[in-house]
Amino acid sequence: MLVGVPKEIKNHEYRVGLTPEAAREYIGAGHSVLVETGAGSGISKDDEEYRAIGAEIVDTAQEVFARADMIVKVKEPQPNEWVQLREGQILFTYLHLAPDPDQAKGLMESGVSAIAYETVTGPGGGLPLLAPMSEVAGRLSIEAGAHALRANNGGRGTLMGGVPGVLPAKVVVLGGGVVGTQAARMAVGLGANVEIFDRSIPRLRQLDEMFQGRVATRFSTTGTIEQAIRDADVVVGAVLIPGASAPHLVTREMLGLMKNRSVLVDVAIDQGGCFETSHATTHENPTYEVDGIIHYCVANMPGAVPLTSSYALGNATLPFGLALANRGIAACEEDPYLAPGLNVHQGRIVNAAVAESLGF
Ligand SMILES: NC(=O)C1=CN([C@@H]2O[C@H](COP(=O)(O)OP(=O)(O)OC[C@H]3O[C@@H](n4cnc5c(N)ncnc54)[C@H](O)[C@@H]3O)[C@@H](O)[C@H]2O)C=CC1
Ligand SMILES: CC(=O)C(=O)O
Ligand SMILES: [Mg+2]
Repeated sequence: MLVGVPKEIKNHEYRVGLTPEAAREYIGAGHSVLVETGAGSGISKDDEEYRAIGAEIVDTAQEVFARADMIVKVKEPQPNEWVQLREGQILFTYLHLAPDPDQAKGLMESGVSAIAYETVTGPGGGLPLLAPMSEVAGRLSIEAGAHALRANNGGRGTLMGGVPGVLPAKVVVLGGGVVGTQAARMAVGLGANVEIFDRSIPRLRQLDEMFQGRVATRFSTTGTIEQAIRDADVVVGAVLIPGASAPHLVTREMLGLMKNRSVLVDVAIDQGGCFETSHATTHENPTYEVDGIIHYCVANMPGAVPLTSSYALGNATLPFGLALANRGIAACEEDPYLAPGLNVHQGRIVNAAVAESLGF
């Protein structure tokens, strides 16, 4: 199969769909790899490194889209990319279709078979192609929150860990999955006072065990969230209902309970966000303010650390990508974990949760 890698074009997105090392694995398995010139520049991998492992470099994304049997990307295709996709072609990337009907329609009209990283499952029931980027985003969320808390950035002026004699910041993490756990780890590491919320009692038990009393666990209801956000300095949104839009756990009215110039970091923004007042922002302009509360809602947080992220993502996607390259779309029929990854096929949304969320 001819596997194509266009350069990412989302705002400040520096990751690449295939690192030279990953491309080499495809070539080793008998496939050919076509790379747009400069696709690896965000991770300091030049065209020569791709050529050295046997990839072909082409000048334009158009040529990659026109010739490749399968496109491997990182972020969802942008409008000028949808129109270049076609029937019989496979697209393997993050899609996050539930909150994005325009993209869903664009992909349906193109006829492409699109597999979304974020809905591929694993034997343990987790989301193995989302997990590595959730680990990155969870860890970054605390850096983002700490940065936004500084007065020169518009925040309250609280130091995460406090100092002897002065209380540390209070961090509330909504959702105790991959993002939430990594956020809690970083916040604990900086010395913050941390509370983590989930609806799953087994998960809260695991978290309680994991943090050995250093993090308080709480069952997530509107009432408990209202209590917790009153004295929070940073609230991290890290919930996920796979394939669906995120529930709005903090409404605009609830912002009135919060301390002036405290910070919301909505990592769940790629699924529409779990704060009512969230809208997606970019690395260029990551924050905005509503009712005195700073919002950070960057939808591609891992793009800011592309070296770590491209390798972490590539490690996880490689076996599934190779299966698709080897067997084509039939790989989805053969692998029960890859099957839910198929979101769009023959002009239809074929993942039930995604279709339901879109109202299709
Ligand atoms: N903005 C960005 O750059 C990135 C965003 N993400 C997003 O972060 C979100 C979280 O991802 P993961 O941690 O991997 O998901 P996960 O599935 O590991 O964890 C989600 C957790 O939310 C919990 N949950 C569901 N409803 C809840 C509620 N009402 N209250 C409290 N907890 C609730 C679930 O029980 C689960 O433990 C996803 O939307 C994902 O797409 C992930 C990576 C990068
Ligand atoms: C998960 C996701 O949307 C990202 O890594 O950008
Ligand atoms: Mg929303």
